Amino acid sequence: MSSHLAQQHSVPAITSAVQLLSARRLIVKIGSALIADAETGEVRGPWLEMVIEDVVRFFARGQQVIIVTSGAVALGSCRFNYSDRSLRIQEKQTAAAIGQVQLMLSYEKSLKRHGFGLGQVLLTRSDIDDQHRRLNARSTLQQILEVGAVPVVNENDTTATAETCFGDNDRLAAQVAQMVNAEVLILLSNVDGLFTEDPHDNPLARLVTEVRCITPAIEAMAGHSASRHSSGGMVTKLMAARIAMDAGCKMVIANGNKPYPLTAIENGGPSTWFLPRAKDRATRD
Ligand SMILES: Nc1ncnc2c1ncn2[C@@H]1O[C@H](COP(=O)(O)OP(=O)(O)O)[C@@H](O)[C@H]1O
Ligand SMILES: N[C@@H](CCC(=O)OP(=O)(O)O)C(=O)O
Repeated sequence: MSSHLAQQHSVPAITSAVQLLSARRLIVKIGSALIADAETGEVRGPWLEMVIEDVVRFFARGQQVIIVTSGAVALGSCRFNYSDRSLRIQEKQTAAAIGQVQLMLSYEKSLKRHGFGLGQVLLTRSDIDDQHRRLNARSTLQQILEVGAVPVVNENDTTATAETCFGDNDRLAAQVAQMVNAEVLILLSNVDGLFTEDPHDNPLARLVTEVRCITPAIEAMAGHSASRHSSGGMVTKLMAARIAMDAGCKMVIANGNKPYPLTAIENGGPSTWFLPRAKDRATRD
């Protein structure tokens, strides 16, 4: 393992810019806390507009982006007077069924402003695990890109049961990255990256800027999520990193709560890069 602990130092701009610019295909994962306003239960429209402008910039220079978005449960649950207790599976399914519509309408409206269509793709665990369904999902994602639309993926929460669900979009995004041989997976979250401890618990925690091997010491840093509708925390982000790195895909965690968060990464803003060894690139067909 070589992890460079830096006291809030940013990754050198050249590193991030090189990694992003050289990627033919990227996956951008957006967490619930970024897309859904916890107070109003509405989509954070102005923020989404900036992310979409970033995404459009990638397409303009010949790159491809697939978005994996959370937020369906967070948006839908605000239509019920659920107390602060966690939602039961049936409530999550109902909330997701309602929230997904609002989520897609917001993406569609923003993409349309830039001349792009939206292709909604809802995946279940078996779409990844079953070879035939996996190839079918990959073909659909590629077809959507070829007709000039942007694939926007989420888990099919409405039909997912406790036994069949993915549970979090960090790992789903990593599986999609492996499926379509993406070179870079970007996890936009509400923190700058992996810290030595949860920075919400310890403000002195230090940002880890680069990880080349996920060791027990790295795993010990990761805790769970404090956000009500988020399901990943840092634990699932490290699981996602393993999936991505095993496929030879680079992964970066950065804070989405910035104007133009993808541009911020490219300009060397704070982030954690997970960099696989060159020989690890093995695609799963
Ligand atoms: N070592 C760590 N470094 C950074 N964040 C951590 C760590 N351990 C736990 N966390 C928590 O993980 C959260 C990010 O995950 P999550 O809440 O699921 O967001 P997202 O919606 O982006 O998936 C952070 O807000 C933080 O509270
Ligand atoms: N499919 C779920 C994803 C939940 C999830 O992974 O949330 P997060 O940890 O905020 O990315 C939804 O749309 O709410």
